[in-house]
Amino acid sequence: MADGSPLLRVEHLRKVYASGRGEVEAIGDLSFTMSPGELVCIVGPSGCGKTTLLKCLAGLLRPTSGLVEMEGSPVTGPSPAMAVVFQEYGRSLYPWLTVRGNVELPLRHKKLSRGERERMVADALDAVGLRQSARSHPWQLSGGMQQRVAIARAIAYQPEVLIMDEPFAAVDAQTRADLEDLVRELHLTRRISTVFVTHDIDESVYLGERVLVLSNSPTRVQEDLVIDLPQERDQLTTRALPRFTELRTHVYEQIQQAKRGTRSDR
Ligand SMILES: Nc1ncnc2c1ncn2[C@@H]1O[C@H](COP(=O)(O)OP(=O)(O)OP(=O)(O)O)[C@@H](O)[C@H]1O
Repeated sequence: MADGSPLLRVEHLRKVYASGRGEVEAIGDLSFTMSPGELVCIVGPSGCGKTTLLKCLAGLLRPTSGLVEMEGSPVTGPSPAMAVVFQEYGRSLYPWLTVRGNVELPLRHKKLSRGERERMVADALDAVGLRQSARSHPWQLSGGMQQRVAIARAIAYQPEVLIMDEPFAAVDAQTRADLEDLVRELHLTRRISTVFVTHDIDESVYLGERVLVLSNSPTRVQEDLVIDLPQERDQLTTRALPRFTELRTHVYEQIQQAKRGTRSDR
């Protein structure tokens, strides 16, 4: 994708759920593009349709209308080009497999020699700092370590896009800060294209190169904000920058407006 064309294109996406109580229009008319190597955070009011959007991106849910395109091809079903990390690490790891077994599992669907598979698993475990825990089972690890296993599994697979759905919502604040730094480090060292959904405004500004603020349901992109903070980020110095405060205040105001169903331009 060296020609500047987007990696991911979402155009006029609309999703209406049909339920017993009638129709729920979760996504109204949503468009954005993402370039290779970007880290895009998505925030919005509770229940605005973030998970619905991620499921449409990953091909897990069929849109009512509109288009999701990966490298120029429509996404019509679960895409092998994408890996998803969910909030519930406990439910996404197999307790009867070791850490190594969990990370290796999706690679079994790729045509790789055993040696290549082992190298990729070891590399991914190194990247998340878990080489020493390869033989443990997930239930022997802390919540933060289990989420690292889920991240290792996703990056070992070498997806075109890594999708993360509120991945750190269930861990304590210190672990969360460590995991945020892990995502930044993986982004800088491996240029993994990442879509990261979060409820946490500060997290979206700290992690993202762009923040998409979604409107209330039926959702659309209320604002596509460039995060012009230095690429090298640090929990203390970055969060203490006046620009960080300006950006998080701006996103906060946008979300308040989204909740009220109004918007103002910057
Ligand atoms: N399977 C479904 N059937 C009917 N309505 C649904 C279904 N899934 C989601 N919805 C509705 O669609 C809207 C968007 O839900 P979604 O879970 O995508 O929002 P969200 O932003 O991820 O929520 P949260 O902030 O709680 O994580 C909500 O009104 C929700 O009730």
